[in-house]
This record gives sequence, C-alpha cells and structure tokens, in this order.
Amino acid sequence: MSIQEKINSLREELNQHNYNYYTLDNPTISDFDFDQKLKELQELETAHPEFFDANSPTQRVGGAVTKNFPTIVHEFRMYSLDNSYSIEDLQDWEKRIEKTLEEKVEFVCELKYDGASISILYENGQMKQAVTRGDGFQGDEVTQNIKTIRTVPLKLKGNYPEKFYIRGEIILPLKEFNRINAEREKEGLELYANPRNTASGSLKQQDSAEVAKRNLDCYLYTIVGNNLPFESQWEMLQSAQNYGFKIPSTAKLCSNLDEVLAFIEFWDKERKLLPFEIDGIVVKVNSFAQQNELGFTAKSPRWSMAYKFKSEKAETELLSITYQVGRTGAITPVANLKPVSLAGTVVKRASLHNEDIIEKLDVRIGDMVYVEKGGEIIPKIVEVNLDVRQPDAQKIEFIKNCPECGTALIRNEGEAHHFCPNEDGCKPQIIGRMEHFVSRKAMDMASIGGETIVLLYDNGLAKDVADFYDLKKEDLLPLDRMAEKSAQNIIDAIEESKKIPFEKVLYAIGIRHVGETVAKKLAKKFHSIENLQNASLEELENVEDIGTKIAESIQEFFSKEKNQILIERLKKAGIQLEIGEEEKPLSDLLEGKTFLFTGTLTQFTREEAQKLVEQNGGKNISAVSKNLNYLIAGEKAGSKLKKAESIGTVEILTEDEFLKMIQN
Ligand SMILES: NC(=O)c1ccc[n+]([C@@H]2O[C@H](COP(=O)([O-])OP(=O)(O)OC[C@H]3O[C@@H](n4cnc5c(N)ncnc54)[C@H](O)[C@@H]3O)[C@@H](O)[C@H]2O)c1
Ligand SMILES: [Zn+2]
Repeated sequence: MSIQEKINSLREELNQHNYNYYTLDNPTISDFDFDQKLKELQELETAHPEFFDANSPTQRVGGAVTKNFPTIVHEFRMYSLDNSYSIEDLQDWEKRIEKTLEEKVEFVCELKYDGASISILYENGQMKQAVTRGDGFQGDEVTQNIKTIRTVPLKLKGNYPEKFYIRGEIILPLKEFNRINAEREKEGLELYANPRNTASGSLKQQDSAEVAKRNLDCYLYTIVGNNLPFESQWEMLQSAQNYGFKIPSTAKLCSNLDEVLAFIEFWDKERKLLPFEIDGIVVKVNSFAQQNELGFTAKSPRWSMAYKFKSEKAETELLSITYQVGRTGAITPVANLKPVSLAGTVVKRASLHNEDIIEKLDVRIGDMVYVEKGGEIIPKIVEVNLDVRQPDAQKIEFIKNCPECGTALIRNEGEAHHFCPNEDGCKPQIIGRMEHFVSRKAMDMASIGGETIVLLYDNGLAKDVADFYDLKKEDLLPLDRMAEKSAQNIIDAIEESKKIPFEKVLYAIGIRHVGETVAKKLAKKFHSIENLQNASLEELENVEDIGTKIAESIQEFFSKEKNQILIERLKKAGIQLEIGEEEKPLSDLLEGKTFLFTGTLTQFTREEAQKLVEQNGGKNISAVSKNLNYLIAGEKAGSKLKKAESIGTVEILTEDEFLKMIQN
C-alpha cells in the first residue's frame, strides 16, 4: 500500500468509527484503539503535508448533526480535546507550553465526565436554548430535552453576565444506567452498551417525556461569550457556581505539573467509587491570557489536554466461539464468555477479529482470559492467563465452511479475514448489502430497518437492492405487523431515495473498497456510472487517492453480468446515476494546478474562490510548500506570502489575475 492509500484507508476507517460512535451511539472498537489509529494518521499527515485534507478526521470534530432537530450554528465553535494515555505525553505538552509562553503556568484539573457535550445559552438570567456539539460548527437544538434535567437551572441568581453560553457534559449516572438495563432485560430488549452512549442516545429522543424518565444529569465546566468578567478558568468555575450551576467540587487548581500528576493518580483509583463514569482527567491552563496566546489547532485548544485512563480488565472463562458473517462475506470469530462484570457493565462476548489474532493470543476453549473494555460494545480479549490453563484445553480450529450457508471459506493472500464467496446465496451477505444500501450515508431510507429487510427477504419480496423499487404498498400490507402507515412510510422512503445524489448512490451499491470518500472522488471525476463503467484501469488509477486495489475492485464489480443487470434496473427505476447539472465542471483550465488563498479577499469569499478552483479542475491545498503552484494574496497577506516568496517556485497572483486565469 502506498502512503497515500494508507492515509486514505485510515481516514475512511476513522470516519466510519466516528459515525458508529457519534451518530449510531454504537462504537465497534475501543477508544484506545480509535485514538491509536487517529495518532497514526496524524503522524502520516504530518510527515506528508502534501496529502493534507481539511476533511480529515484529524482536522474535524467527529460528530454530526441529525435531521431530527433544528440545526443551530454555534456562535463560538465547540472544539474537541487532544488526548494522551501517558504521563510522558503530558510532560511533553507542559514543556511545549512553557516554551511558548516563557512564564510560569498554573493548571486547573477537572474530571473528564464521559457523556455528551452540550452548550446552553442564557440571556438575562434565563435558559434560552441548548444545542449539542454536533460537528463543532453546528449542532442539534435539544432545548426541551435538556429542560428535563433538574440540575440545569432555568433561572439564574447572583450577578451573571447578560448573555453567555455554558458548556458541559450530559451524563447518565451508573445507578440509572443499571436500572434502565434491568428493565430492558425484563422486557427482553437488547441491553445498552454503556452510560455514555445511552446518555447521548437519550438526548436524541423526540419525546422529552421519555427523556425525563432517563434521569440524566449535567456537569458544567466552561462559560464562553463576549466581554466576560473572568480572567481564569478557576475564577470562572467559582462564578458559575454562584450563578446556580452544578459545578462539581472535584476540580482543583494546581500550581505545577507535579500537583497535576498527583491529582491524576488519586482519581485513577478513586473514580471507581464515583456514581458516574469518567474516562480521564482534563488539564487546562488556568489563565485566559495564556490560553489566548496558545490558541487552537484545527480541532482542539492547545491549552488543554485530556489524560485518559487505560481501560479496565477482568478475568473470565472462554466458553465457546461463534462465527459471524458480515455484508462483504467476511467472517468474524466472537468469543462467548462466562458473564463477568467490567467497568459497570456485564460482559458476555468479546471479538476475536480473525484467525491470526486467535493464533497470536494462543487462546483455547476453557481458558481463563483477560478482557478489556474501553467504550466499545464488544470488548476484546487481550491475554490468556497461562498459569491456570487446563491440560485438556482445546486449541481452536478455525472453521472451514460458512456457518450460514455451508460454502467453503476462502482467504486471500495478504488479507486477515476469511470470506464466504457465496455472495448471492448467503443470507447475511444479501441482507447486509440491503442494509448498507438503505443506511443514512447511502440512500437514507430511515423507515426501512434491519427487521423490515429480513421480513422482505423471507417473504421473497426483496433479494437485491433493485427489488426495493418494484415494491408496492399492496405487497407490504399482508406482512407480519405491517401497519398501513409503516407501509406508506416505506414506499415514501423508496420514492424519496430517487433524489439521492450520484456520489451517495455510488457508495450505496457497495463496490468493495469504495467508501464514502472514494465514491465522492469517483463521482467528481467520471460524472456518470457509464463513464465509470467504461473507465480503464489506468484512468481509474489516475484519480487522486485511488490505487490499484480499488481500481481493480471497481473493474471487477462492473465486469459481472449480475451487477450490470442491477445497474440497468436502478437506471430504469429512476435513481441518480450521474451528477447534477450544477455540479458539472465549468472548465479544465486549472487541471493539475494547486491553489491557496491568503489575506483579505475583496472579490469573493474564500469558499467561493475555492469552489471556482474546483469547478475549473484545480485543487485547493492549505499550506505553503513546494507543492503549491499559485498563492492568491489579498490585502494584509502575512506569513504565507513571505513563505511563498522564500520558496521561489510559487507564483503569486492578485485576485484579478486569478480571475483572468479562468475567464475564457
Ligand atoms: N470507539 C470509537 O469508535 C470512537 C469513535 C470516535 C471517537 N471515540 C472517542 O471519542 C474521543 C474523541 O471524541 P471527542 O472529540 O468527543 O473528544 P473527547 O471526548 O476525548 O474530549 C472532548 C470532550 O470532552 C468532554 N469533557 C468532559 N469533561 C470535560 C471537562 N471537564 N472539560 C472539558 N471537556 C470535557 C467535552 O464534551 C468535550 O467535547 C476519542 O478519545 C475517542 O476515544 C471513539
Ligand atoms: Zn455463506
């Protein structure tokens, strides 16, 4: 894999995890693993600035807005936090700060409450509006839901500022979490994974009466606004308390890093006694003057660092292994464990990922194993306790045939997973493809859930994605538990999906290795499914970020007759199989050229300018380097202009000169 492919594949993977975590509230890997991957990506991007992308998960807060609530743009952006799992990282961070500031620094340490971020607007002492963090720039307005939380004051006391936003974390106390799960167990419902995801999911409920039953709580930690009367984090916390906010008394003002470390050590033990979960400690530079000097990166403040606790481990017995078949036919072994309590939840299963991992762990049926959990629904086995291994413990023989359809499994060279090759006859694969097709980032048919798909399949109504478009309401009504209204919703969703733009359709049809980003790039380059179908391997590989593996996979997809038939049927159904008129490019005058805008622009906004570059075939990059062809310098251009001049190969243009390039 080339560096570029590696970067892209990490971006793609992390985007998917962000979606699972923030939108579905259903993470599939641990926070620790997520953070490791993010770090790996960050290092690759730093070493290869030419592959910079403003949409990379290293540059953006991972959340998203939903369609269920009004979208509100944050007046002040909501950032994420940099995190570290080691004291050394924290020490390095402190050194960097002291070097920049060249003066003594005080810190405020707070618990890192593990829940969902919220921003609450107060005007003239009245609670006005509550908005989730969303993607950091805009979030969901959930005011009614937040009003159900008793510790969020509706009216303030004391001498509060006229207008400000207070930010904090919505959490679900452990007691409530366990109570809710006990009730769900009684009703035979699936249990919630952890308090964080449950808190976040609760906020997204439409019915605030339901939210009220959850007994959420809220801990607040910062105030933002214009002309605020505090000079430090510590002073702000004290004032917020005086206005009537619930500010935990656990925060501590530390005069040096040693005191910070002592605080961390104390809470690493003590946290197990807290009535709610925390996942670390947040360390903040106390002085606002110093905070201002340090500023922000693309994603987080430089003046704060989250120290995250390593996840907890528990020991239990491995009872058996089951094998699951995914949408692509990939087989995942899952360990069934003797139930054990871990970090507030009961663990019964753990993912074993693939055969190599099983071999590496040398795990056997009947072994005592250590499981670890860090925010994921399926914890993982990290080690076997060899001291207590029974002499008769059986080695695990990876299955040779698909557990669902019996077909012999294959394993391609260089790949970790076994696959069931029976694409068209293996039920979980067929269902999985349909589930992918209707998912939010694909054709977005929210009214068709997994259960409906199984129902349609079992009744012979849909066995591939094109079959959706032949469905009639009369077909649906006789189905089990299908009310008139649900049937209509399904038909409406199918009809609506015909408006979904080409790039999403391309993602939805599920070509192997074609994720969201790749689909976008393909749509932009080839404009229609026909062009894509006819593209040569070379043309495909010429597209930015597309390597041989992806190119071959695309060709393989279109070479299959059944896929050609599928595409024809989708075309007949009226699906968007080409880009819209307004997206079509204006020219290729800037093909192969890179651009960067700096200073104050007067003829257009930065976004308009960047759009013009793209519409004419050029590319925007964000940093001045040897890879930059043109720097368009507006008024008061500063350091970027200087750097471009010093490189010598960058052509420097005025706005007018740039416009001339594309006027023809
Ligand atoms: N497992 C996965 O698939 C997956 C996917 C995406 C993200 N994640 C996890 O989420 C984290 C990144 O998410 P994030 O951007 O929400 O960052 P974060 O949760 O690491 O930190 C930022 C957030 O911490 C919260 N916070 C709690 N107490 C605070 C305090 N006292 N002061 C300030 N903020 C406080 C705020 O809501 C803030 O937005 C990663 O560390 C990662 O482990 C996991
Ligand atoms: Zn199979």
